[in-house]
Order: sequence, then C-alpha cells, then structure tokens
Amino acid sequence: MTRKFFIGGNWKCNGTVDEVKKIVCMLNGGEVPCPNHIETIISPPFIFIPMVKSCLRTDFQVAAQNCWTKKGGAFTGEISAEMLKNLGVPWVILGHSERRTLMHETDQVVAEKVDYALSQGLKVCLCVGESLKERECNETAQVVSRQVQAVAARVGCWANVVIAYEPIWAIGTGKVASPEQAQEVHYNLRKWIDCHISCQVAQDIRIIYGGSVTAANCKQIGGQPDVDGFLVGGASLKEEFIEILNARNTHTHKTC
Ligand SMILES: O=C(CO)COP(=O)(O)O
Repeated sequence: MTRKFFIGGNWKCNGTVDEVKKIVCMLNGGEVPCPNHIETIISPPFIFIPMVKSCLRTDFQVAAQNCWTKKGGAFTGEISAEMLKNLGVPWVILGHSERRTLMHETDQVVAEKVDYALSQGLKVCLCVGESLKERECNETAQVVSRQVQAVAARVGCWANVVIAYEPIWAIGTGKVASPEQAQEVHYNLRKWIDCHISCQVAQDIRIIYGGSVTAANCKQIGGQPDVDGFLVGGASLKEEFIEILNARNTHTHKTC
C-alpha cells in the first residue's frame, strides 16, 4: 500500500479575524495536488475553527490543536473530543512539544488524550520528538519510541493516527533537520513499530516531519522514503504553504 502524502498547517496561537480571512482566501485560491494524492489539514486556534470551517475549501480538513483527556464536564477552559466531533472537526493534533513542555503534558497524559479522542471518532496527529540535549546524548530513537510506546500501551488500532516527528530543536528555530536526519528517525521509528506494534501498522502509518519546514527545504525532506508529509508551523501562515503542499507535486487543481 502506498501511503498518501499528508500535510498539516499548525497555526498555533496566531491570527486575528482579518488575518484568518486572508489566510483562508490564500488557501482557497492555491493550486494544490488533488485529494487523491494528498491529505491536508488546517489547524487554527479553537476560537477560529467555526469560521475557518465555514469558508475553507472542502478538499482541506480542519484540525484542533488539543483536546481534553476525557468526557467533558467541570473542566474550566478545556475543549472535549465530543465537542470537536459535534462541530464536525475530524482531526486533532495531540502531544505537540509546546504542550508537552509548556503545559507539562506527560507521555501518559498524551496517551490518555489520544485514546479518548480516537474512541470518540476523531483522527489524531500524534507529535513526538527529542530535545537538543537528548539528540546530543544520542537518545533520539529512545525518546521517540518511548513517546509512541506510551500510546501503544492504550491504543490498539492505528488506522486513524498519523505520527508527526518534530525535533524540538528544529521547531520555530529555522534549524531544520537534514533530509538524512529526518529519514533516519522515521526509518528507525517505523522499524520500532514493526517490532513492537505490527508489520502492517509499520507499513501503513504515515510519519510526517515538522520543524522549520519551508518552501526551500520541503522537496528534499519530502523526497525521503519514510517521510510521508509535513506538519508546518510558521510557514503555514504564509503564501509559501501552497508551495509546500506541492512538494511532491504531480497533479494540481484549484478547489473542489
Ligand atoms: O511545531 C511545528 C508544527 O507543529 C513546526 O513549527 P515551525 O514550522 O514554525 O518550525
């Protein structure tokens, strides 16, 4: 089975009403590969989700950037998986390093969130990745597999999961992983999945790269055999995101 290229635009905590309108307009006018060749998600801050959903081209899907660990209730400030589902949001990004580090989300909390989101019928983009210190100590493979193992301990079906490898040292720093570095981590992670989950999951699961992806570096990184797409931060707010969507371009079309 060939894995369909997958690209996410993670807007993080950015945007005003006017900026969101402009970005959606830019996205809607872009020539991109048809949905047979690429799956695209756009992840605005929660508050802009209904607005984006109502005017975004239909070949792009909307994703949330987080959700709560369990059924909603008395959890002030949280958004539940049921609410996302109810609003027709198909995807959620979980375990982003900014949440792991700034909000102290542990591997276990992330695993709980992934498990619950999947149980509610959401699709999950699970982020993993090592810090600079961990890379320098040669712990990359160990850290990334530990993060996936925590999820594997709770989750049996991986059909609705995409894994985003996002080395923390490459996020928002302009310091991108080389195509070889990305390929090495993706290859090792796929091998780990083959040994510890199943060979079918290893073959089918999409492992995408995130961390300072730009129009200038996307073709080389995206050309690696185990890189199945990107999770893009800063560049997803700009025109160049359209170029990134065409990193493996074959057929383009405007909008469905
Ligand atoms: O964190 C990221 C996507 O989730 C990557 O961010 P940048 O593309 O801004 O480095």
